[in-house]
Amino acid sequence: MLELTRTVRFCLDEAADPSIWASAKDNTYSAWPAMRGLGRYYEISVTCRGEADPQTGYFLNIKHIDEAVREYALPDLAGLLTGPTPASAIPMGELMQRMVNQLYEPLRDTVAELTLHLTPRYALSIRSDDMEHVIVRQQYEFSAAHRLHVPELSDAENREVFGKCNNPAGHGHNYRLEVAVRAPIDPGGRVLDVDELDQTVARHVIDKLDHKHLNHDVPAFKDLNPSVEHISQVIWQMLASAVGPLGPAEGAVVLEEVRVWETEKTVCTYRGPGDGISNC
Ligand SMILES: Nc1nc2c(c(=O)[nH]1)N=C([C@H](O)[C@H](O)COP(=O)(O)OP(=O)(O)OP(=O)(O)O)CN2
Ligand SMILES: [Zn+2]
Repeated sequence: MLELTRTVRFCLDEAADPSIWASAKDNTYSAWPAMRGLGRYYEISVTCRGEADPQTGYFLNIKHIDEAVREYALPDLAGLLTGPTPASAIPMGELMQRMVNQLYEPLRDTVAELTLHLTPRYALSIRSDDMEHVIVRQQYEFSAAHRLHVPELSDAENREVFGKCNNPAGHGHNYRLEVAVRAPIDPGGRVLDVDELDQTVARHVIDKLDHKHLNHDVPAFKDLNPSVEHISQVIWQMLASAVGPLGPAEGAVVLEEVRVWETEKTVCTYRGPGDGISNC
């Protein structure tokens, strides 16, 4: 069993003409339908699960996924833009459920997950085996200094292991953080507002780490080397119970994943102590 994920790029505006969508020319960053005026740009990623054909090596032709998204999911989205409901009041959980259902048959019941990228750093995902929840994924930034150093090792050993990152004066990074929480879809079809998550992350993480020297200013790193692995785990600890009060009832919103980019080339993913998976 394998998973294939395809991202479809498109722009929508009030004058969107569904008849041109099916004749999609390309899937470049100019998207199709292409941007006109102040049209809105979105991306949908569809993850399908199945087996590859032994001869072609294909599980699904990616063009088939493009066509299915453009033909069956876009009309609904475009209709919402021209409908009576203000954009801010659209029940996003219900919309996510509908999109999975719209794609299920055209993609031969293979849809495992669908992600709607609302901005380059904010996305909603839904899994076909858990249609009562949406994963809210949002990114944040903080700048911090740190020194990689372990007191139990000699100075020479520290220099050997950590190299220039052991510089006594420290050095800095512009860290990028992605937080993913699993939130229930309420009876009205809505999900957690992302600004609620923003406020929690700001209070429990960003305010504590931004423009700080991690080794000196952050108690969690008093006896813990501030590697990106440890930073991800510390942020998990800061957030795991803090997201509990979000949403309709205590504990309804659950932390799914913390990802920390130390640089564009290095990212650590932590999914909690019980998961057994952390990818750095
Ligand atoms: N497993 C880890 N290895 C390293 C970590 C870490 O947190 N976990 N951190 C560092 C440094 O703090 C720094 O982030 C990396 O600096 P550098 O070695 O310069 O790596 P860059 O990717 O920024 O640049 P290149 O010189 O192109 O490699 C080191 N290791
Ligand atoms: Zn560093």
